[in-house]
Amino acid sequence: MSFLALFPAAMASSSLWSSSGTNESQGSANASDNLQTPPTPQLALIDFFFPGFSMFAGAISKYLHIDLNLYLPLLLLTGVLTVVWNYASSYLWEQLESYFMSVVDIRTDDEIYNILMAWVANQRFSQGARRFVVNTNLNSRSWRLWYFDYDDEEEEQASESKKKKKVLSYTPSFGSHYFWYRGRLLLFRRSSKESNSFMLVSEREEISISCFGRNPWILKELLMEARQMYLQKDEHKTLIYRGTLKPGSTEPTWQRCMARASRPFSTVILNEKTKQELIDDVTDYLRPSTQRWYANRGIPYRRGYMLHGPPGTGKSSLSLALAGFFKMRIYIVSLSSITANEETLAALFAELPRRCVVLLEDIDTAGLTHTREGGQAQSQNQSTDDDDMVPGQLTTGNGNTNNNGPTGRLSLSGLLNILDGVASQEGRVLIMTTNHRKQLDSALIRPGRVDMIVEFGLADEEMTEAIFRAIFAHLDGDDDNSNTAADVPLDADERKRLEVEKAKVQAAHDAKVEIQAKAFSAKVPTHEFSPAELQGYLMKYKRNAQGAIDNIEAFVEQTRKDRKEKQLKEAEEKRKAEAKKKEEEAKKQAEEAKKKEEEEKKKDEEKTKKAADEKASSAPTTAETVADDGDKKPAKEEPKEAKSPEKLELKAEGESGHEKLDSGYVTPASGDP
Ligand SMILES: Nc1ncnc2c1ncn2[C@@H]1O[C@H](COP(=O)(O)OP(=O)(O)OP(=O)(O)O)[C@@H](O)[C@H]1O
Repeated sequence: MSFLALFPAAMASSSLWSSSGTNESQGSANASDNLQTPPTPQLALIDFFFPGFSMFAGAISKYLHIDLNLYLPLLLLTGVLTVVWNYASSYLWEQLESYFMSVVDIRTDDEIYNILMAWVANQRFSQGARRFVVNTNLNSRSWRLWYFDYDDEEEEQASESKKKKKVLSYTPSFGSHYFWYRGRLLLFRRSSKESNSFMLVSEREEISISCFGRNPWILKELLMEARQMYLQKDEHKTLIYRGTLKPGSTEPTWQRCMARASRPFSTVILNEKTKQELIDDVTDYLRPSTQRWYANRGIPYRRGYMLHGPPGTGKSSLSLALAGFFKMRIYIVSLSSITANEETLAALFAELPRRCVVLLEDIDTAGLTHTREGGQAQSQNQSTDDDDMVPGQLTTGNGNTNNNGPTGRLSLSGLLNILDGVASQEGRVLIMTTNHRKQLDSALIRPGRVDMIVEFGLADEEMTEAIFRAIFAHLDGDDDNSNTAADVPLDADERKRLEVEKAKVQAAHDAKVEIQAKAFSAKVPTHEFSPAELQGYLMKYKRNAQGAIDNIEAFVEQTRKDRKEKQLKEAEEKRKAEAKKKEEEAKKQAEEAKKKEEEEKKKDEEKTKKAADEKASSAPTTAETVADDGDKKPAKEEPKEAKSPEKLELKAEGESGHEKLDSGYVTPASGDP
């Protein structure tokens, strides 16, 4: 009864059906009986399992003359079985999964997500899925991995071949998807977590792959294959990671910022001998036998390089080329960034993989240019200056890591601890870059920390020619192939003739560029411009070599003028800043002097008041005594007089000989000559 009471609507509709249905099917004789029939509990139950069923059955009965009442127990049974199956199946599936299946869960905030999804997108079951997700970028949307890591090269190729359209990737949508892999039936499941609803749907997704059987080897093989495929994709690229803080937190992390086509070593303009020495040194260091050699001798397996020179001379370019040449990932931290403090750096270094290139940029920044030995004194001298520093700015290396604890700034000793402390990762190639090598502490660049120093300079004649050649030489892929006759079938002779002709044109072009390079470098003053500056200028004339030669003198003049103006401006700004500082200091000093004067004045006043109070406290006793001595003046008037310090003083003087006043003047005692 209580169940029926819960469904009054069902009851009402079932009674309605009962009356109308029976009227139609059994004739008027039974009509009155049926109208009296109370609604059956089964009907209410049926309405619970199949909402609206009573209405439907009423209609069937009315128009088709079929009494569904007869099938009520059957329908009821079906409903119950459905509900039971719903609960039982999920329970059974859970049991099956935990006892007879192997499952791998994929974290969306780990790079494995990108690896697996790239693999999944290439599978037939993905392409055949009826409900799927389409993406232009398959990478995880998790804040840890979502770095706008657009595949530049892939996109570039796609843009040429597919008329500037992004490549679309299809992956199965939420739900379970079965597929065959190496003869085994596997299950790919993609679902959405309900919690953390503030996150985007794509951030909340959960992914797993399951196989039947208790041995998960097939899943591991699948993951290995996916990783292999992923690495192949990046084979000719240099993966660049940058040390940064997680969004909205102070936790440091490495962000993959891009995958760049590896830069050939030949494109970095540097003394060939130095380049070769660097390559040989790194090659030797990375040999497995070298690692054993280090281990046998108890020497930490690390290698450090220092690249120094003015800005825009190729230090970062060489580091990237090196990472690309040895197929290693490059992890970049700029010590001038506000996130660079000892804690964040230590955390970042602890996360480094075993074999990688670490690029510490701007090692000359702030405090690290000071010597460790003189740090203590400097830190004291600079304590006032430190107040003006911005958070995260580097401090002087004072050899005391505790000093930078609360402020979170990086000291030299802190950096040294990170570079070769106990927790420091072995096996990495450390590259430090600086614009001011001479200012660096010798401790930072001692052998063991820095094993090779490479100097970069402003462009000399040879470098200027090399930069010119690099810009104007004809390289493979420079041509716009869209309108070539490459697709036109040619016979062997014709092909050969075209190739010879092409080689001739190429040789003539190279010879011309060679002459132009010499003409160009003759007009550029040596050791005055950085390769970056010259490259920037030449880029403006990339299809007009002669124009670059004709206008270089004007560029030189203009640059000199700009530099002079900039220097003057900087000097003026510096002068103004110094004058302002001096003015502020003078103002501060004047304020301090005024404050001091006021304090002294206040002190004097207090002293006078105190003396007066002391005298005032002794005055009433005298008055009382005088009153007692027979003076008929009323005693209550005495305190009035005592309130006047002058009067009190005079009174006191009359009684106790003489006293020294605050002014220092000594009054003679009454009766004295
Ligand atoms: N020696 C060089 N060889 C080839 N290209 C160079 C060289 N020097 C500079 N360039 C070009 O100039 C640009 C800037 O160079 P890069 O970033 O390597 O200089 P940098 O020395 O690291 O500068 P900074 O000290 O400011 O970081 C790059 O585009 C690079 O191609």
